[in-house]
Amino acid sequence: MVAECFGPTFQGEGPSVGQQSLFVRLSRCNLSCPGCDTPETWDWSRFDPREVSTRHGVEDLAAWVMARSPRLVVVTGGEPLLQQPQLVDLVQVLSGRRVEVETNGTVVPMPELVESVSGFNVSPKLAAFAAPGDRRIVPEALEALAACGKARFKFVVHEAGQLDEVASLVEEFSLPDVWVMPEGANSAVVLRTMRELADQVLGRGWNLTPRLHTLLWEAERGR
Ligand SMILES: Nc1nc2[nH]cc(C(=O)O)c2c(=O)[nH]1
Ligand code: SF4
Ligand SMILES: [Mg+2]
Repeated sequence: MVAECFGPTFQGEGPSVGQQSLFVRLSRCNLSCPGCDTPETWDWSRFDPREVSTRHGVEDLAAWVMARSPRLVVVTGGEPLLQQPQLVDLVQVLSGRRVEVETNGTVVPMPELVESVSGFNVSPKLAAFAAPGDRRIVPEALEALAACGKARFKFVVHEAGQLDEVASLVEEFSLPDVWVMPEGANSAVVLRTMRELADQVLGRGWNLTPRLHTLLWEAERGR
């Protein structure tokens, strides 16, 4: 189930920020964050899945990618690891491209997926972001991702007071390669939050990423 394919655009978040990319956004999620910026991928109480998602075979998606030039393909969602067997097929068919998978870190990746992706951008949800009752921290999934050697951990933070919660998770699960990203649906909030966070993120030895697509295009879809 695919919500949308778009690009070329720039990877807007994380270690590959600024790189020309194609995006494949898969439907469905196992969490239900109130502040989710892509509720059309999973919230069937507000969106009709027959209108907002399409069944595309791996061959279709691969043909869409192969007809375009960017070397980086970002698979996001929703939670793309809910469709792991198909995702493994897709990544294997795209073996000439680099494929990054954005995930909420609650699903243990299959060994075939670990083998074939370039990297996982793992965004565990902080308490204030997830819905109460959502199983936002799944230790065996975070441990598997932290140990796989291909994961970087990207935390969406809305104010500096949340950095201690990030530090606790980093310590508890020995998370390597930590990135902090400002929460914000518009460029003014993204910039203000990044400025508020910058010195503390530096002090803690972590990395900072903007939401480049939000700075450039605000909340426009398909960018
Ligand atoms: N340009 C751009 N970069 C992104 N990186 C992660 C995205 C996502 O929605 O997961 C995203 C997105 O939606 N657009
Ligand atoms: S995990 Fe991501 S896609 Fe799923 S509800 Fe939360 S923000 Fe939305
Ligand atoms: Mg997004």
